[in-house]
Amino acid sequence: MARKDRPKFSKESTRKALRVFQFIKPFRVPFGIGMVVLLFSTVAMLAFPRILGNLMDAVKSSSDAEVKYFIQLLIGLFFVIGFSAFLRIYLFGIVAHKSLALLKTKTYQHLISSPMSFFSQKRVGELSSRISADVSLLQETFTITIAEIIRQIITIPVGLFFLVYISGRLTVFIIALIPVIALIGVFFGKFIKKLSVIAQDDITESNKVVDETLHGIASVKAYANEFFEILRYNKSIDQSVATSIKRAKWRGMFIGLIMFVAGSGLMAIIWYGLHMVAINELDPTKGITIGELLQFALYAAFIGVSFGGTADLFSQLQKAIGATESLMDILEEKTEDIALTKSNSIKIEGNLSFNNVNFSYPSRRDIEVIRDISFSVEHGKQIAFVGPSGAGKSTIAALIFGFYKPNEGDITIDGIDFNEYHLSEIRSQMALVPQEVMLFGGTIKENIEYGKPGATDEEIFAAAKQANALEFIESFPEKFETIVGDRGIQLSGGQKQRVAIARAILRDPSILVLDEATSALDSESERLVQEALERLMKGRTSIVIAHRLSTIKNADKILVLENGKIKETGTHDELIKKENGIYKNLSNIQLMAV
Ligand SMILES: Nc1ncnc2c1ncn2[C@@H]1O[C@H](COP(=O)(O)OP(=O)(O)OP(=O)(O)O)[C@@H](O)[C@H]1O
Repeated sequence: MARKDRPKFSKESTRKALRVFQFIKPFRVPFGIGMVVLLFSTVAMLAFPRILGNLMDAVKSSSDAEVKYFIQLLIGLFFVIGFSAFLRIYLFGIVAHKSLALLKTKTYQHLISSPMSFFSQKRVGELSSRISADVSLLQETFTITIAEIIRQIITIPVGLFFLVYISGRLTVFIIALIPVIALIGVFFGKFIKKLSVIAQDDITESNKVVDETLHGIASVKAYANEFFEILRYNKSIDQSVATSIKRAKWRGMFIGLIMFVAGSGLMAIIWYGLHMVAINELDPTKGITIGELLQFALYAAFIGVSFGGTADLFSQLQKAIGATESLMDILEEKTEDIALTKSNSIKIEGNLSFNNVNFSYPSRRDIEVIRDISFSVEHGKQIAFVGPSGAGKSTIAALIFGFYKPNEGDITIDGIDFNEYHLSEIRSQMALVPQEVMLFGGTIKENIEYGKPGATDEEIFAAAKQANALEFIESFPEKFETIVGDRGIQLSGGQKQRVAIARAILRDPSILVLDEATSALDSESERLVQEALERLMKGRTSIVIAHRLSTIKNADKILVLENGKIKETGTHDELIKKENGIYKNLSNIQLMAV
């Protein structure tokens, strides 16, 4: 979310952020036990000044038995404190890691099930940083911040109670300090809070640069834009450093000032307290003992430290609320209806028709890219779309897959409205051979298997063979197990296409969409790909988005698109005869180019 759009930390945003607790719910038992342990250790900690003070008085009255008793009690107390610290850290660790893992998986599941319209409006870098940076911020909150806040919520009132109990008069000193400290807190807190939000956004911004440029590294290098990107990254890092330093300065001033005010307050208390101790020594019914003064000073210090940490903790909490809110925003987006299992309960024939379809992309509602398009293609037939760049050919492919919904008109498959089908079910009977084949970093086998997860080795072998891919796969020493992509072998354009064709063959779809590659292959490669494609198209409804007219001469129907409208329809032979026709012109241009 851009900085300017970020809402203030309103009740609404906090309420939204609190929804993160739904992820803790499954781990409420260890969370509950952790809380009880936390309460217990806080109370144990609060008992420490009391016992220490009593020890001091026992030393003063030279009572050896009492001294021994209090020392043993203190050792026992620290055992309890130590053990509960272990238990609390361990239990909160379990809760934090497990609940955040759940949050991560849920967010990822949500992201990947989001419709294409969602992705066309978001940057990939920003989305992946949501899952990494925002979630790790929450980790700290769950493991440390929440526990600390609870500890302070107990320490402050219980400590105050002891203060009043020991000496009401000395407590007045402390109470006088509270408004001073609170004022400092409010003043500094506001700046620190604001800077924390900006710092978080800056981190997201610089992560985005890394993500985007590493994803598109080839473009960066091809344009020799390394320095441009380095500058862009440096700029975003500089900005983030500047904000963080500014934040550190304000935090430092705040903490320093509080320490000074609280420390001098404590000194004033001790000075006045010693005066009361002197009175007590003259008349034991008046004033306080030295042990009680020690107790008082320690409780006052406890409360002071708690107050001192409050601003920090709350700014931490604010950051966490910001991060949670962004995550919850993602979880609130509508997802597509994705089924876990691809059931082939229905088998479609593949009769496809568009009826008066109008469409504009959600991000650019005012521009209609598909205008009143109607066509139909019967089972097993081949239809081809041609037209200038930007005419809307790929958009038609996107509509066939249901990536977007038409604004008007309808799309039917076997005479049934597209929306009547379950999205995953209908997509499971379609296949796409895209323009730019994207292979996943894995083996060739895994890449082919992507068309039908769980396919047998025989099926994969047969698909590769039909796709004319067997020969080059077998030429690699590791054959089907050859790693491709990032950390493996890089396949040529024609080889990649054949892997994609094998993937589609394995899927055995009823409807096939071929987005023809724009870059021409050498003639041998071209022949192998074309042959594999013809095999793939046989017996299926095929929609070819053609860039080279030579490949669609045999199509049953060719639709010529221009500006989102169908301008000409017919077979190659019919269209080529049309004087001044768009197809004829395109054909002449391509012939001239050859
Ligand atoms: N995700 C998107 N959001 C907004 N507009 C888009 C999006 N994708 C494409 N467009 C626009 O829709 C129009 C049609 O684009 P489309 O990709 O369908 O054309 P095409 O005929 O396939 O072009 P090419 O032959 O160059 O691939 C173009 O004006 C394009 O700018």
